[in-house]
Amino acid sequence: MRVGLTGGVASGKSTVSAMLAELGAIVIDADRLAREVVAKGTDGLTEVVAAFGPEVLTADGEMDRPAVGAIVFADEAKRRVLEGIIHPRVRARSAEIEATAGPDDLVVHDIPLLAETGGARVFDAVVVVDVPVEVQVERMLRDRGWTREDAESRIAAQATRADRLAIATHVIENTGTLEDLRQRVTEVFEELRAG
Ligand SMILES: CC(C)(COP(=O)(O)OP(=O)(O)OC[C@H]1O[C@@H](n2cnc3c(N)ncnc32)[C@H](O)[C@@H]1O)[C@@H](O)C(=O)NCCC(=O)NCCS
Ligand SMILES: Nc1ncnc2c1ncn2[C@@H]1O[C@H](COP(=O)(O)OP(=O)(O)OP(=O)(O)O)[C@@H](O)[C@H]1O
Repeated sequence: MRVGLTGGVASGKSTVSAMLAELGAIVIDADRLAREVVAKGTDGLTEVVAAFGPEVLTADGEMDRPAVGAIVFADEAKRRVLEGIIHPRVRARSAEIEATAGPDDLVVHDIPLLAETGGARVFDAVVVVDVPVEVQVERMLRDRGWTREDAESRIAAQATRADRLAIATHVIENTGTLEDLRQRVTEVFEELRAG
């Protein structure tokens, strides 16, 4: 069983992924892979520097993520360039990791941009973590120290709530407590397990 998991920025995808992993799912996290493929010393990072210049490196030679974020969430063409470097590498790594899963494993791909990239068709089920935009903004301000402008520029770079709901086979509403969330995630896990 291959499951796609998505949701807007700060909707709670990582929290849901961690709960699914505790229940026994194998989770492949696209955000994590997107970091690995531009880690120090990778050809991915070499390409990023070729495209954006050495000013996107920190003194330690890592990608300066806040600096790159400030560039790409203000400029769609530049965001496409960065995605063109990172997404093919993330897809290749995901496939490698998935190949190590057993036939009975429930494999969950946590993909923030699943609705944007049209990739939902390849999954047996698509779980969408859904919250109103105002809750996304509140969580970004509260937990990440971003400004309202930072938060809104990320939301503007993403599909709408309705676009995501349109690809969902299962919806996890995440406006309650973490305990409410755990209960709903367990329910959805059982449904996915039952096929
Ligand atoms: C711009 C970058 C450097 C900012 O890094 P930062 O550490 O601040 O954010 P992080 O990577 O943890 O992403 C947090 C969230 O931002 C949103 N986000 C990230 N990239 C994008 C994008 N290209 N379009 C829309 N939203 C995005 C997602 O909701 C993601 O979960 C980074 O997000 C990046 O490399 N993005 C391009 C790769 C990408 O598309 N990743 C997302 C899925 S693979
Ligand atoms: N039900 C909830 N109640 C309160 N806080 C929550 C709840 N669910 C998630 N959070 C918090 O909201 C923040 C965003 O959640 P999380 O990191 O799981 O989102 P995400 O969708 O993975 O974000 P991103 O798109 O940036 O990767 C975190 O600080 C998390 O602890």
